[in-house]
Amino acid sequence: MPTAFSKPILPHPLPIPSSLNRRPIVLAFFVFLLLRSRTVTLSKDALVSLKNSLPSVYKCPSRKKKLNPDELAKVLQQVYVDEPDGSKTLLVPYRERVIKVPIRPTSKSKFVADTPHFSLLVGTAASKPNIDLAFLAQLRAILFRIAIPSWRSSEAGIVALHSTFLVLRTVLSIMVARLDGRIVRDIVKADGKGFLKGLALWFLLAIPSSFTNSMIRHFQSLLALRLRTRLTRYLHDLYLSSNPDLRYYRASNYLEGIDQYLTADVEAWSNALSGLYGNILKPSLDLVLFTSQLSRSLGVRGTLLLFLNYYTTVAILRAVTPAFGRLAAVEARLEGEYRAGMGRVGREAEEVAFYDGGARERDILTKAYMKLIKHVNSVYKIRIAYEWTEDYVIKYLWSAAGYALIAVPILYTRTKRSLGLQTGGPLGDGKDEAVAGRTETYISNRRLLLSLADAGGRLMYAYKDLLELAGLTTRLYTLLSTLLNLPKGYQPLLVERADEICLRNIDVRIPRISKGKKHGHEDETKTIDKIVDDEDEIDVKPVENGLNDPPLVHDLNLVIKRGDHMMITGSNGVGKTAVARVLAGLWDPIDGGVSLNGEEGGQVEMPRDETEADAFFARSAKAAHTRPRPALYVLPQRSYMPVGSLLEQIIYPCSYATFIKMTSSAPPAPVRTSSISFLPVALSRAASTTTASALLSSTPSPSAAALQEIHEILEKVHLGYLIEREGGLHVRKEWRDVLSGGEKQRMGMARVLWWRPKWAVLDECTSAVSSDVEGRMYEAAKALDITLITISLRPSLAKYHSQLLTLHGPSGSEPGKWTLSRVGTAEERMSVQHEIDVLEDKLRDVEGWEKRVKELEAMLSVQEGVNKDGELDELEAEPVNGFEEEDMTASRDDNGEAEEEDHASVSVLSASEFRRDQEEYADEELESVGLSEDGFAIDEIEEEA
Ligand SMILES: Nc1ncnc2c1ncn2[C@@H]1O[C@H](COP(=O)(O)OP(=O)(O)OP(=O)(O)O)[C@@H](O)[C@H]1O
Repeated sequence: MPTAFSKPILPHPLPIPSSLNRRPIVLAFFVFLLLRSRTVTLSKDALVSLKNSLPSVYKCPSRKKKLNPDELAKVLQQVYVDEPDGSKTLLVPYRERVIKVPIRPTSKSKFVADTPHFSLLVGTAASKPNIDLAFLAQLRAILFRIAIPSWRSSEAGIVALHSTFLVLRTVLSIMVARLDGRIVRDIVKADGKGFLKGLALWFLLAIPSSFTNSMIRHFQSLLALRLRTRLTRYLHDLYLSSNPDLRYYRASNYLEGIDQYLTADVEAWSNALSGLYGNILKPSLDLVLFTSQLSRSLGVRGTLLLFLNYYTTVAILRAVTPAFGRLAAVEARLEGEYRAGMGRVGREAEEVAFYDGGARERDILTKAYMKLIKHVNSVYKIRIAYEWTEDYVIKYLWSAAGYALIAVPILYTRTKRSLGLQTGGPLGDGKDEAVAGRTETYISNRRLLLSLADAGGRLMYAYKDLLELAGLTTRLYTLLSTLLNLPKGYQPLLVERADEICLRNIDVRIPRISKGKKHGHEDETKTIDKIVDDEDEIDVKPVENGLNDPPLVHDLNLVIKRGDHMMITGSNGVGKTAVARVLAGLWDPIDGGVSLNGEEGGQVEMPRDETEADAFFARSAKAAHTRPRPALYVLPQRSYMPVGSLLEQIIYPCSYATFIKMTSSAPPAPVRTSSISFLPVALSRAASTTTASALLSSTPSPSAAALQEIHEILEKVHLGYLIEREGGLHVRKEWRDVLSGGEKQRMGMARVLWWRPKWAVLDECTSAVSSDVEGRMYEAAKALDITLITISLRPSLAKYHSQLLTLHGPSGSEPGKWTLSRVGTAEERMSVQHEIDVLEDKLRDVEGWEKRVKELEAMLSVQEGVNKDGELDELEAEPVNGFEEEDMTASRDDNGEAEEEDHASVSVLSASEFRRDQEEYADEELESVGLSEDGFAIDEIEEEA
């Protein structure tokens, strides 16, 4: 009795070994049992536990309780939850529920260990991605250092499951091919029973086959998602690094359109890789298994022909394949440029609207889009020829080869004889059997050959995908190697004396990239044809300061003691902000050192991340204030409003969770989590869950005193009205658009007052604030013992400072000079201020006096109308200075005789005499208001005399 997948019953069936025959059945049986046991025998509890244990992508959040918007907002106020094991969990809103995502930041030592594996790309490796050793090295570094760091990781588990299903599908394909042959054989033999059996098996086989297909697709998508998540988290930790690395600040000097690298490229790479894995593994496996199956029936010659067929195909396709890798890299860059342009318009919408620059922006964006489209179009055109050749070769050449290969054993070889095709042989049952057997062999082989052609086709497609992956891999590798190899940041140095900032022999220079080209700076006019031949080298070179340029500030030596407020002034572009950049460690303090000394003789800096914040706050818990005081806080010239609530605008960069930690009296209750033990560590780690109500009850609130302080600070900066107007401190809005320019600057001052740093650099950050409010804010800051370092062009701010640093800027090849002077004692500064106030008051009246002078001059111009003979000409009748003719006439009438005399005297005065009279009159008027004729205060002139 023939079984479904056993050898055909013919005298000379396809010679397939029995071991290969039984293995698929065992495998299929195992899968079936596995599925059956999963669905039937798992108890309800086990299912719930399994559901809880699955990674969040599998998980449907608890259906027990949905949170209302208020509860959700309350839970989400704390972005992180501290776990008992010391890690953190990110809370992510999802359909009125909260999903917890465990976060383990990448350690700095990991970055250090990874750096040697990501050396900077130079030469053709950077400019012409290809499938070569360089590509393999890049792929290995990304995969095994970051994306799949260990075989115990969840990604490795997914790859294993994915591979299992891929193998299973190949095995199932062979079984289907066999069964196909057997069904047709039974039809040819008119064996109804066998046919029905075969059909039943066909349906049975369809179950694992279709299930396998959907699982392959599922694991492919899941793998892409996991790879993307791994890379994104790694890149977030690397890119958004705190002082002194500040990679997000410095990387833009080396890579253009870095947001495209960090977002779209990572996604494209993950999708390409996970898709390619399936597209290469499965067809390769198919190729090996199908070839081995076929070779048994094709003989040596047939097998050789099969390999010749492979070789010819690969040779033809290699010859016609364009540089897909490079094309993909260029496309990604152009996409990035277009996307960045769109983002810029969205960000600067108001500024563009004020200028009515829509048309100009449209031109810029259209140009970027057309560049992209032109490129994509060219790629499509290139593909026509390639795909035509590919289709011709894969579909038709392979099919023809398939026919030929099947015919070889049947028509010409000894197999022909062995198949019982001797001419003149007996007819009847034996012949039927032989025909049926040949049909079965043919159908099975044909199906295998078709599958082989399909596998070959997919491998060829995969070659193209592989080239594209090479392009994306090069981009991703470039990003990683650039970030990992950025030159070191600049630390504040030296600790000598407590409580002072020392700048010693500093040259402030503009950092420049001195050699090489930025990545992404490719010739805009480069056409697709040139891409292949292009020998341009795009490499990253370390930053070097523009040592040939004269420094903005040369040999700067300063000591800023606590309480010794300093104002930095000088005209635009002389390097005032540059000094702040050196102080904050953003720019290199060439030659000298900056020391920022804390009270205990150690450096005191802002906490960089949550972990450091904890240590920072723990250190300061013993101090008098519960909240620590950072050493330096810089308020930049352009106001920055982060995403978050009104409260988070004030406490930036502190998070709400940290704010609560500092201000709540009781520690938050531990949050209950659950995990299951039978999954790999990586999977169960991702599986901790918390019910919504547990989260809600564990969400602590800030203390009343802390909130009171926030209210008081807002009052001090005259923003108290915002709380009521906007609906509370926890309202989240796009504050960048909601607040006016002056309000944003006041918010900046509120941050300074809340943080109470020891030194605060205020860079033109009150330029839009009225001077009375500005004064009160300065006094409030000083009352909190904050030493101010103000960068400003407004002399009126000098009174709040005791030192004045004036920068003169470089001139020609001369380096920038500086002068330091003391502003004087507080009384002196106040008396100077008094004088300034008096003069400012007087200057306010200047407008009125100028108006009066103009009136008088107009009156004079009337007298210019007296003719040479001393008589008034027609002009006299014109209304003068707003007086109507009737008024003048009336006044003459009222004055009677005297008026007559005046009139007569006017008529006899010469023009010059009249002018002199009028000037004397004007002088008297000016004198009466205390000004000389030049507009200067008379007292001052007399004093000078
Ligand atoms: N990243 C940079 N790359 C090149 N040049 C820069 C960079 N940053 C600043 N500069 C240049 O350095 C000089 C000093 O800049 P800085 O911002 O310190 O001026 P400033 O004195 O604060 O001027 P303002 O009063 O206008 O704010 C300017 O000429 C500026 O163009």
